[in-house]
Amino acid sequence: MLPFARVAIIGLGLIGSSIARGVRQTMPTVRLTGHDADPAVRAAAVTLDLVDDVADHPGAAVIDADLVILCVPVGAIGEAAAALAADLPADAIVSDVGSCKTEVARALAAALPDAMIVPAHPVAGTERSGPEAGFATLFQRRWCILTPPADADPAVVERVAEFWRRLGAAVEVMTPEHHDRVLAVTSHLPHLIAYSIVGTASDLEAVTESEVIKYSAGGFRDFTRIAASDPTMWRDVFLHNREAVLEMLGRFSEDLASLQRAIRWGDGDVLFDLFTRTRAVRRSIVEQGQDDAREDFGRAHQQ
Ligand SMILES: NC(=O)C1=CN([C@@H]2O[C@H](COP(=O)(O)OP(=O)(O)OC[C@H]3O[C@@H](n4cnc5c(N)ncnc54)[C@H](O)[C@@H]3O)[C@@H](O)[C@H]2O)C=CC1
Ligand SMILES: O=C(O)C(=O)Cc1ccc(O)cc1
Repeated sequence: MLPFARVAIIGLGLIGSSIARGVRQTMPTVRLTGHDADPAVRAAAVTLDLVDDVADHPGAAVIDADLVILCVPVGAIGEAAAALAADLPADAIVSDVGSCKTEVARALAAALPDAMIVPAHPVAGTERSGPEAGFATLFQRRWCILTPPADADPAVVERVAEFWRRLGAAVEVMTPEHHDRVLAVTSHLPHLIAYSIVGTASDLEAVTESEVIKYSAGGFRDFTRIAASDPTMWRDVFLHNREAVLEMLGRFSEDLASLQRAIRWGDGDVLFDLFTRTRAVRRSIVEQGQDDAREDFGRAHQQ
């Protein structure tokens, strides 16, 4: 049985449009409605035929939905939830896709105190944004982490889990606090490092008259892809997962300082031991099938 019959998507960018495309492919009888605050995105959603009905007002999109998914930057989730509160059906389940969860859960609970809320984070994406960037297979063979409140009805959580499984994801459940610490190190810190190193190289470019870009090797090019990610989205992630990111950044800075010391003192063993350990990490990721082949697959299906 379908977990939901009428799904409303608020925010029709990369993730919202990917959910819409995925629903169309895997749950074609679901009635889809959508809204985006940006009129240009609403117009694109009509042209791309992402949903059955693109509403100019969030309330009109959710009025008879049984699942509402907020796919807006984390800093806008509270405001987006408040804007639809008056029109939300009493039995609708509300979810989101935000990259950090503790503060988002607070914002959702404050805006919708009586709603059944099951926050979600599909750990799948790209550096691109907007409705044209989405694709139906984005969530296939990816994790989707649910962070329901402790008193959530298990049957409601299971319906949201089944929705994500239908989109091809594997579902895990954890607390928002645990989610935010794990993602701070596996996703948020790597983005911060990429933004920082590309910024440093771009500052140096003026000095070296573009040699930094001209001779950039594979590693740097990978950083530029990550550092091309959406500025609004990532500003919000860092502002709303502040504590966990600062903790992981502290640890990272200490580890970086110990590498700096090893280089200064010519301690090759420290460098060799770390690089051997990190090579094993990469090999175990590849063995689990979570390597770049999946990214290439996604890009090939973006057209
Ligand atoms: N980009 C990625 O790789 C991933 C992003 N996420 C999360 O998904 C969410 C959406 O990100 P993307 O789809 O990448 O961003 P996006 O920039 O492609 O789309 C966001 C859309 O939300 C709309 N919007 C902003 N405020 C709004 C409001 N108050 N009401 C209605 N619409 C509003 C914008 O106009 C935009 O079209 C974020 O919370 C992000 O943290 C989660 C997993 C991966
Ligand atoms: O493009 C990449 O490499 C990503 O890391 C995509 C991504 C961005 C944000 C998320 O919350 C989850 C996945």
